[in-house]
Amino acid sequence: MPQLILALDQGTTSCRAILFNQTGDIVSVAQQEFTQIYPQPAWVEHDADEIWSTQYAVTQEVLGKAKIKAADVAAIGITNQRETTLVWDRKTGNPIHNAIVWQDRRTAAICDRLKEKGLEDHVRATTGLVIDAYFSGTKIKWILDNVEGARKRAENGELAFGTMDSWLVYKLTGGEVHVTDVTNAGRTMLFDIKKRQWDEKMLTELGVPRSMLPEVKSSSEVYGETHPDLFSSPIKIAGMAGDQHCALFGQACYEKGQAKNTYGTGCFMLMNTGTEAMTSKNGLLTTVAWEIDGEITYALEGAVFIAGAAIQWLRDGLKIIDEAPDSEFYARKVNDTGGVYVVPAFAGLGAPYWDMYARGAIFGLTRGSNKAHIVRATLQSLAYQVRDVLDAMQKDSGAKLKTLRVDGGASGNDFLMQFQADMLDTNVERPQVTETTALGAAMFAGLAVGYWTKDDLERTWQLGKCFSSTMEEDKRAKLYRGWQKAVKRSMAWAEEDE
Ligand SMILES: Nc1ncnc2c1ncn2[C@@H]1O[C@H](COP(=O)(O)OP(=O)(O)O)[C@@H](O)[C@H]1O
Ligand SMILES: O=P(O)(O)OC[C@H](O)CO
Repeated sequence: MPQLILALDQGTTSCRAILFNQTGDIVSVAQQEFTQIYPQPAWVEHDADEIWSTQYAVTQEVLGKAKIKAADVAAIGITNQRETTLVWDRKTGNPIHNAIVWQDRRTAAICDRLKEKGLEDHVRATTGLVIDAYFSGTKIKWILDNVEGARKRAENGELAFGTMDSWLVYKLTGGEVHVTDVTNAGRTMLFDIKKRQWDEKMLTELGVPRSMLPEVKSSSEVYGETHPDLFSSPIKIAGMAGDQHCALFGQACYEKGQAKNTYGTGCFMLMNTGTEAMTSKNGLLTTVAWEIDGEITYALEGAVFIAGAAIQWLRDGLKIIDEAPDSEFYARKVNDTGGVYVVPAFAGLGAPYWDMYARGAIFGLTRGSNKAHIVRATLQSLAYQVRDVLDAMQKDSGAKLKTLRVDGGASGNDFLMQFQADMLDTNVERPQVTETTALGAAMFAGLAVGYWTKDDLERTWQLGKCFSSTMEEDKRAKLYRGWQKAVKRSMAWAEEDE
């Protein structure tokens, strides 16, 4: 039997394991959700041991479903929710605290102090980021400051820091390998993305000892092998990158100017900017797209914190839908939202606003507003947020985007995709394989072990469905003005309350 590539996709809400064949088609998938822990409002944690046991379970499940042995796997590619921060004991492998998730806002005050010290320009110039609780750096500081004895142990070299990529490699190799890749390192606020090294100034400012940090590798190389106890034979781990970077690669956005948007828990639009690390003047991030064979490709990124998570909130918080796809049914029951706008700023606002103190709000309610209006307005809020980001991206790049490639769970919603095309006045292209994150991770791994060549990869992208705008410009402008008014009113909410 020809070998397959195994992608491990460690997302914000679930762990997936997906097997791909040589033509880039999915052979088998296994997926399991894991616990979201909300210890306080605006705090979000994950149990890293649960993440590992879930990831290991789905990996075994997918091998079983496809009836293959570890020897039939040419390599593993890992992709992960980014920024989520874990500190563990190097010797025992025990986490010293739950992982602090990227959405968590507990370090907003630490960020304010960094801003007061005038570090914004330095952070943008070196790390490509804005100062925000989103990134790992301030989360590491919080753990070292708040877990008893942690700082001393870190200074003694007893503790290791990693994002979920590092954690999975560490667990898969039986604690042998402590590495990250350059895309994940670039999301810590501690890494100089142009010099490709940890930034001494930020390490000092946040009091993070160098000894905690993983070694930084490219996105496509052999990092190690799985521990013999885990599978019937060791498997090479050969690809690693943050989920949004993998999605950009899996969407075949290899050329400068190509962009994709992923609708998962959040929404993340990345545009390939080639070998240039372009600095945004419009609230976007500069990020490493990937590193292959010693060459770094950069991207501009618009990160929106809450997208599909707003649909989960309709399901689990408000309990007005049973399943995420039901949102389409309710949205289509009405012709418009009756003037209702939902701003899902549950974790503050990311790009292009960067307001850690914004909070969610519903505007425009009348006695006639019903469940369908709220569901429709929630779905539309995803599209408005993507419009905010696309406008910023077009301003930065000076070019109008002709097509936007889309993927992620909520991209399966045809109502949303049509409204998205209407709101952007840009073609929205959904590929046949929407598991582009996992595909990208598989591709990085496949390239490293010679399973695929770059030419093979060009041929894997196939259009599933294209959505084009049918909305009049006047209507588009009016709807978007309403959104801008609503966003403005949701800003600085938590701050005012303090
Ligand atoms: N048909 C749908 N309509 C709207 N949202 C959806 C739909 N299907 C899934 N979602 C949303 O997409 C998200 C899951 O997408 P996924 O790409 O798996 O996210 P993640 O990788 O962040 O866990 C969930 O937040 C869910 O609410
Ligand atoms: O898990 P996702 O797909 O929502 O992605 C999370 C992002 O990587 C956070 O930056």
